Amino acid sequence: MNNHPIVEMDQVSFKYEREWVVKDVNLTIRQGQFLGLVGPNGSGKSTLIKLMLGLAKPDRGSITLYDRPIKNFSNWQEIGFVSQKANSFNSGFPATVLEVVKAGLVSRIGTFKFFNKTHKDKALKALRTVEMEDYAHSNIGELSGGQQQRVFIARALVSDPSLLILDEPTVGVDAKHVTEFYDLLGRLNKEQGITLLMVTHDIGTITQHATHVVCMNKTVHFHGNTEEYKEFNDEDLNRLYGHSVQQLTHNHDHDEVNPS
Ligand SMILES: Nc1ncnc2c1ncn2[C@@H]1O[C@H](COP(=O)(O)OP(=O)(O)OP(=O)(O)O)[C@@H](O)[C@H]1O
Repeated sequence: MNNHPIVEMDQVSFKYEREWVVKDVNLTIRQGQFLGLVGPNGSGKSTLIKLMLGLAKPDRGSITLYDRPIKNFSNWQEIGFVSQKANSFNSGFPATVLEVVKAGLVSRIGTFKFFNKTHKDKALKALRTVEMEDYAHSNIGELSGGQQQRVFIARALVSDPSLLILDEPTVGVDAKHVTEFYDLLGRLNKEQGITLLMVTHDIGTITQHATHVVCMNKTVHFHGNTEEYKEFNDEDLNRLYGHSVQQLTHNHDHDEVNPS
């Protein structure tokens, strides 16, 4: 059912220690949307995603996934996740592309069961979707950052999720391949109907591809469609974020947020 709410956050707040890093967030993600989540460094974007994935528990408020309170939600294969810096395997890492993608099925089949032909076919299909099937038997560490990132998307797609969450997936992907990367996301969204939520600092590019934009700085300052967002000028944006827009337009390299 298109447009149906699949993630609903109601007055969600969270703190690691004393300071709130997510505050009173109300956010609904509807089926079929491609949402860009933007905000300055440290504004709580990755934390918001951890909350959505059940990797952190809100101190206040409630989260509903696919019409179920998150504590009763068990259908996690509906949600694919590609984390920051997934694409940082070194050249000696001893796994083939196919093995990395099949690992995305582990939660479905159980850790100590064996992969069978169906699993291999699913993994190859996911690799075909991201146009990486020819690399199935290559070593993951030999691929470029952009190619590795495609493989990680295939790993997230292998369990047929209806929502794919990506945390800064273009970090480490060279500019030349970023456009192709967005084209791939566009196809997943439009042709396969996968709902996308993508954290990024690249406001200029995301507004060309996403259907909706969410700007946050602890709380949500703007949530609307891309056309509405494009009408803001720099001054409006500074007011929205409570920060200089400059901070939002540079790409940065930083440590991965590890789920804790
Ligand atoms: N595990 C943690 N323990 C304590 N504080 C944390 C932890 N993870 C993040 N923080 C703090 O919470 C705040 C929000 O961090 P978060 O990573 O969610 O922001 P972000 O918007 O994703 O930032 P960036 O754009 O730099 O990745 C920051 O001040 C950060 O230092």
